[in-house]
Amino acid sequence: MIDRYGRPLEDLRVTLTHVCNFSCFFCHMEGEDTESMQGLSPHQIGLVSRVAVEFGVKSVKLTGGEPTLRRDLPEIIREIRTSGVRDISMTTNGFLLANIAGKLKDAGLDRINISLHALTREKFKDVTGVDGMDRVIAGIREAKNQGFKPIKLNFVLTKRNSEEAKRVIEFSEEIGIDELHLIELHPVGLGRSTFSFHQGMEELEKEIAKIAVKSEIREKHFRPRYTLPSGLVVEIVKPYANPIFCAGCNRVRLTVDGKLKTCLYRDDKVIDVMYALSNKDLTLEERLELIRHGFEAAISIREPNFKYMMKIEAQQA
Ligand SMILES: Nc1nc2c(ncn2[C@@H]2O[C@H](COP(=O)(O)OP(=O)(O)OP(=O)(O)O)[C@@H](O)[C@H]2O)c(=O)[nH]1
Ligand SMILES: C[S@@+](CC[C@H](N)C(=O)[O-])C[C@H]1O[C@@H](n2cnc3c(N)ncnc32)[C@H](O)[C@@H]1O
Ligand code: SF4
Ligand code: SF4
Repeated sequence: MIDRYGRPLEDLRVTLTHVCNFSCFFCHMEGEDTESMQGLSPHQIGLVSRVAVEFGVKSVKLTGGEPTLRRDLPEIIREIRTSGVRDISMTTNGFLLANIAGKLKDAGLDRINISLHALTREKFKDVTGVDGMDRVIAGIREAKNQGFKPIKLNFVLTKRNSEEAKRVIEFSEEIGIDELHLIELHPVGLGRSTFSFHQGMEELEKEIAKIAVKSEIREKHFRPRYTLPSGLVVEIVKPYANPIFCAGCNRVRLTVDGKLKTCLYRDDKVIDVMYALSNKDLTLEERLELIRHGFEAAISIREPNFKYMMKIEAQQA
């Protein structure tokens, strides 16, 4: 379904928990500011996915907090699978991945994005608060062994880790990662108070563009993508104050406390469907119908956060 700005709804981003085993200095926590930590049950997430599919959603992204901390993660994936979504992916810090990648594959997870913000041990700890680089690398390797494809790495560029970017690119090439997201710091959550570490991406993007053998624009967020001679695809994720990025936004978020949140940056553009998910007196059909109303309302209030403002002068007679 298309919103007032001509943008289709195709993707549901689900926050599974606010709990995390890392403490990255910039964490945006998906723009959610709530006391709730644990998130919805597999059944509740499955119900929302089922309705989302009716509205045109084709893909679901699992995020958090740290999604791998949910012991019922395989069950969540199976519930989403039965809703008819075509592409189920997860973004993770990778710390627990080596132990569970196989179970997630069996449950029906299609692909994984793993955050890797440094490749020197001290710098990794400085960014994430945890001395966990080796375990994350083991998680990346196990995801590859299990046959997840594509595997993407996420690198948030900041003044504190900018010298790590080249190492992460080289590592990605060496071990045969499919795609690397180079991400600009967003001023959301902790990123608001640590935005002084924001580092422009322009120079790095120019260097990458110079050596790329192919460049293209992805439909999602109109993100630029460059294929390096090694075959690694580097995607530039620059959402801040970028109307083009928002013009290509195709997603709605499901928060830990059962709200349809229409934008990472906005707490006012939110529709609460918790009543439909939690009231025990409702029949299944009543629940689904209420969630449908929730999606209709969410689509009607969706808007790009960053927009071009046009000033139209009245014509002089
Ligand atoms: N502002 C903004 N940032 C986003 C949005 N979606 C993802 N991001 C940011 O993009 C970075 C990468 O996000 P991922 O969770 O890897 O997912 P993705 O890039 O959306 O998805 P795929 O490439 O399809 O796997 C993170 O820093 C996200 O916060 C969005 O809709 N708006
Ligand atoms: C909020 S995390 C949740 C998933 C998981 N815990 C992880 O870190 O991969 C989702 C993605 O957003 C990125 N991220 C977090 N805070 C950010 C910020 N302020 N600006 C840009 N990206 C950010 C993370 O690096 C990660 O790739
Ligand atoms: S970015 Fe991810 S790993 Fe880092 S603190 Fe936030 S939720 Fe945890
Ligand atoms: S409207 Fe823009 S800022 Fe908001 S979620 Fe979509 S891309 Fe992100």
